[in-house]
Amino acid sequence: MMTRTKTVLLEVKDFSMTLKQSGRTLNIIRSLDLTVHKQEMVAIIGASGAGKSILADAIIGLLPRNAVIEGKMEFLGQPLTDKLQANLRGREIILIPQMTNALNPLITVGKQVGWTVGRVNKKKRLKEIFQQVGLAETVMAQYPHELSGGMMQKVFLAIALASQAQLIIADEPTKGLDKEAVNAALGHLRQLADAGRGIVLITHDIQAAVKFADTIVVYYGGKTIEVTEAANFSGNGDKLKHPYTRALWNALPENGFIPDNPMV
Ligand SMILES: Nc1ncnc2c1ncn2[C@@H]1O[C@H](COP(=O)(O)OP(=O)(O)OP(=O)(O)O)[C@@H](O)[C@H]1O
Ligand code: NI
Repeated sequence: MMTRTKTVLLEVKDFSMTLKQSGRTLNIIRSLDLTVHKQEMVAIIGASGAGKSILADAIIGLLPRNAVIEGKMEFLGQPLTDKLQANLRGREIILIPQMTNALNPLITVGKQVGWTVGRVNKKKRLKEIFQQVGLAETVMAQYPHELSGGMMQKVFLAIALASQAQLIIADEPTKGLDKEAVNAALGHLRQLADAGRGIVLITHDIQAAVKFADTIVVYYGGKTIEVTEAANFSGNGDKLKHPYTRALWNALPENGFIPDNPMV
């Protein structure tokens, strides 16, 4: 269980974002909160379009240019200004992005992962990391377009493992992976958390979130609707406060959900 005395790495409070588009203002995110301590894995769940990826982009400072943001966003107690974000991005804060076209297409995978590995024992470390994430050594010499989506996700996991980042944000890092690979990938992130990092796991896989995370944050329509300990996702969900969270939990087939007969 999380003790509340641990250092707060990231604090987002009442974050909102609007987009100015051809004279109109679109409210995309209304009020999102996210607190991550050292040694903590926080899973963000919530329907498609809830604002999960936008928040991830906002934390590393890569929002569209027409975005207007408000609210508190701090890293180790310091406001995340553009300048601070530019300094931290790729160093202290790493994003495993949802869209996997974020690698340089002209540079081999090994070289790109290598940038995050320190200079000491570089070759050996690279080999270890590729082995850890389940990528063949030959992949090092390949270019991003030669990789499948699942392999690409493993490359990003490798970058996270290679980095010294204090905060790792993984946006659906296990989508499309088989169960074994999901457990392996999240097991690695869990180990990083246990070693003192902060991990944000954005996922649609509620069971994996409950299994690996300490804390679960639920977003809906650009708002935070619940922040709760992962352990509260149990039984019939009566420890969960919000009806939407309970519905998400009880909708899992394992929890007795029987879909309507689509033939009727
Ligand atoms: N460039 C953009 N212009 C207009 N609307 C956008 C833009 N980018 C995102 N949105 C809107 O912002 C909202 C949040 O999107 P976001 O990608 O953060 O959702 P998400 O929770 O990550 O969903 P998913 O689970 O499908 O990845 C959505 O309603 C989306 O349509
Ligand atoms: Ni997303």
